[in-house]
Amino acid sequence: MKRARLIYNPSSGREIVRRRLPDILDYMESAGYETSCHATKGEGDATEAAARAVARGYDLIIAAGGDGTIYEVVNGMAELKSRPSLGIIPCGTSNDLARAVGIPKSISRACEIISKGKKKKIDLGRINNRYFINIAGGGSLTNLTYEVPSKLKTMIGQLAYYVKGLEKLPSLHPIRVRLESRKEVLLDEEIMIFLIANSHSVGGFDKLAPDADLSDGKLDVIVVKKMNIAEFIRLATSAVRGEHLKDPNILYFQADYIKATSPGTETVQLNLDGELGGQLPCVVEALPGHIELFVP
Ligand SMILES: Nc1ncnc2c1ncn2[C@@H]1O[C@H](COP(=O)(O)OP(=O)(O)OP(=O)(O)O)[C@@H](O)[C@H]1O
Repeated sequence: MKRARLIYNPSSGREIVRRRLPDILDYMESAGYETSCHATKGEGDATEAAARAVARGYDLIIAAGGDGTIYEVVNGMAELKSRPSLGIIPCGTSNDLARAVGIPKSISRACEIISKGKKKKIDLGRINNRYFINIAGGGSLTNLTYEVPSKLKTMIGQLAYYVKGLEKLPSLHPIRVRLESRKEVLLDEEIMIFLIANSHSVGGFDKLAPDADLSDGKLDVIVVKKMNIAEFIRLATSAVRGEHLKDPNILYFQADYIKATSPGTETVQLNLDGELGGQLPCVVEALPGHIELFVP
């Protein structure tokens, strides 16, 4: 029998994963995997658990939780030479990665996808000494995701992000950022936000980076230039319909390398897959086909 390590976050989303553990173990047993579990205890624990699972030679790692849990698991695997395949059971609040690859929120369907064994190599983004699988961002509102209390997400789900977003609107302000390719300066001005997306499903928006493809070896960069709060709200509304790219204040391009610095005095924090991920300056690179993911 093959061996699988299930790393689950009991606090993710509506906190259902713990109750469904017997079902998950049952599914995996029928699929031919002897499965052991690790419940995460807090920040960084999933990263350590994933690194240990790789060292112990598991054939498969399953991350059960939200995008933050998958981010931590990926960070535990990404540096290591022989990486087992990754299965995901989406139990978080927005589940951006799962939506991007078409893994439904049903635990039984997610297990079935793993048990069928179809895999796809997907890219990762490396940013300084960390990795992201879905998105890296900086600027206005990007601190929102890690400021929403876990309990609020448990109670009202995705709505918690919108409530927090409204609360933070008055604090929106531009920051000066410089983006460079390997050859030239692409932008050096005040902007509201920059996002570097690996998948097209980001922050609950399905069409934010419509051309983003997890397996194209490229990252999709979206920059929202300086604007006032009313314009920003209008743009966010059009982003729900995927119509934001027509806006002249948006810069959208693909790259496999980006250097981002902050020439101003303000510290610009980075958000990686919804988690706090250091600050500017940073160098971002696409790592083609770095992780093998179970897909529908
Ligand atoms: N036992 C735990 N109790 C509280 N927080 C935890 C625990 N284990 C991990 N965490 C934290 O949970 C966060 C990740 O949550 P996760 O992304 O899985 O769920 P979510 O926030 O509900 O969903 P999403 O990211 O899809 O919106 C990380 O910041 C991690 O440090």
